[in-house]
Amino acid sequence: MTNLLTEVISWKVDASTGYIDCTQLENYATLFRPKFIVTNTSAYAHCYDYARLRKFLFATTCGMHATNIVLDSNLEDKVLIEDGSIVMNQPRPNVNTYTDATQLVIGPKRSSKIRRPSQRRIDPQGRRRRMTNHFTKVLQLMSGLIDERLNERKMGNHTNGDVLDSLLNICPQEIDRNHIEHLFLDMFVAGSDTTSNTLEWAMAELLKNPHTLEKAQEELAQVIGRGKLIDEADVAKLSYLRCVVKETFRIHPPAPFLIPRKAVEDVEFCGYIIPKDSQVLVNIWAIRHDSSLWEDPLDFKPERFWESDIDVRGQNFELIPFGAGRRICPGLPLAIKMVPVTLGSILNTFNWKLHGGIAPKDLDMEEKFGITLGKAQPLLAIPVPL
Ligand code: HEM
Repeated sequence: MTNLLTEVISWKVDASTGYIDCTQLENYATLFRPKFIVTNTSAYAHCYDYARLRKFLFATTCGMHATNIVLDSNLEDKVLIEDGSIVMNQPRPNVNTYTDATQLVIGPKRSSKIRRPSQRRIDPQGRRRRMTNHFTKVLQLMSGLIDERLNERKMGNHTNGDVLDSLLNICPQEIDRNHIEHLFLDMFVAGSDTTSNTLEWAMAELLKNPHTLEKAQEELAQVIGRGKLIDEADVAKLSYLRCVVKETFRIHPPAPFLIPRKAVEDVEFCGYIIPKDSQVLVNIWAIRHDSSLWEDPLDFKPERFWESDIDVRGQNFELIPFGAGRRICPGLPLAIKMVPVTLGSILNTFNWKLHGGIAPKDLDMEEKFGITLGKAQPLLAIPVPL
C-alpha cells in the first residue's frame, strides 16, 4: 500500500539523493486552517474546566487530516464538540470511531504471550472483531466523502484539486475505489497518533518548564500579536517555537525504533556482521540519551537549537524522528507544518495551567510504549481564555 501511496501522490525518489521528493504532498499542506484548531480548543475550553489534551489533540489532528490534507472539502461547519469529543454532524459516523479503532491497535493487550501460528485466529478479547468493526465504520466515512465528491464533480461545480481529486483522476484505470479508501485509512493511522502525541509532549514539556512556555508565548506576542491566529507563513518568523518543536522531537520521538528493517544479505557494519534476514531496529530513543551527542540529554532545552543547523529532515543522524533515507516518513512535510501551527495557535490564544494544582516540577513524564511512544498519564491542562 505504501508503494501505491508513493506512486499515486507522485512522490518521486530523487535519483541523486535516494530520498523521496514529497513536494506535491507539501503543496497540499498549505491548506491548513488555524481557525479550525482554535475553534476546537475554544469549544473544548467551554465544555470542560480542564482539558484532557490528548483526546482533544488527537481529534483535532484527525479533523485537520480530514478537512485540510486528504480532503480539501470544508467540513468545519460539520464538525462539533459533544460531550468532550469531536464528532461529525449526522449523517457522518462519529470520529470517535476512528479514535477507538486506533486505540485498539495500539492500546495495551491483556495477554502479551506470543501465540503459536495455529492460535493466531483466536481472538479472546474480541479486539480483532471490535477493530474490524471500527475500521469498517471509518471506511464508511471515507466512502461517504468520496460519494459526495463524485457528485460534486458530476455537477461540474468542484474545483478543489486535493489528494482525493488526484486519486479520482486516475480511478478506475490505475487505482480502484477500494484502494482509495484504504489509502486514506493508512494516512490517518500513520499520521494522527504520531502528530497528536508530539503535540501532547510539547505541551507537557512547556508546562513542566514554565520559563520555556513564557518564552514561547512572549515570542508569539511580539511577532504575531497576542490572541491572533498563526498560519504557516508565520512559522518561519517564530524561531523559538521551532526550537521547541525540534527539542520535543528529540526527547520524545514518536517512533523510537523507526520501522523495522530486514537485512537482504549479510552486511558488515561498524565491525559487526548482520546476518541475512535479520530484523534491524534503529534505536533513536537511545540516540537522544547519548551524552556524547547532546549536552544534558534528558533536559528539555529548546535553546540548544538556537545556533544549530541540525534539522529533522533525515540529514543529521543524531536527530531523525522521521527516519532517514528511502523509507523516511512521507508525511514529514505535513507534520513539520502541522505541529508548529497547532502548537503556536493554542499557545497564542489561551493561557495554560496544569489541572489539580500540580506543581510543574511534579508533572509525571513517564513514557508508555505502544505503536508510538506516548505519555503514560494523559496531560490534564486548563485552557484559560485570554
Ligand atoms: C509527528 C509526526 C510524524 C512522525 C514523527 C512520523 C514518523 C515516522 C517514522 C519514524 C516513520 C518510519 C520511517 C523509517 O523507518 O525510516 C514513518 C513512516 C510513515 N509515516 Fe510518518 N510520522 C509523522 C507523521 C506522518 C503523517 C502526518 C503522515 C501522513 C499523512 C505519515 C505517514 C507515514 C507513512 C505512510 C509511513 C510509512 C512509510 C514507509 O513505510 O515507507 N506520517 N513516520
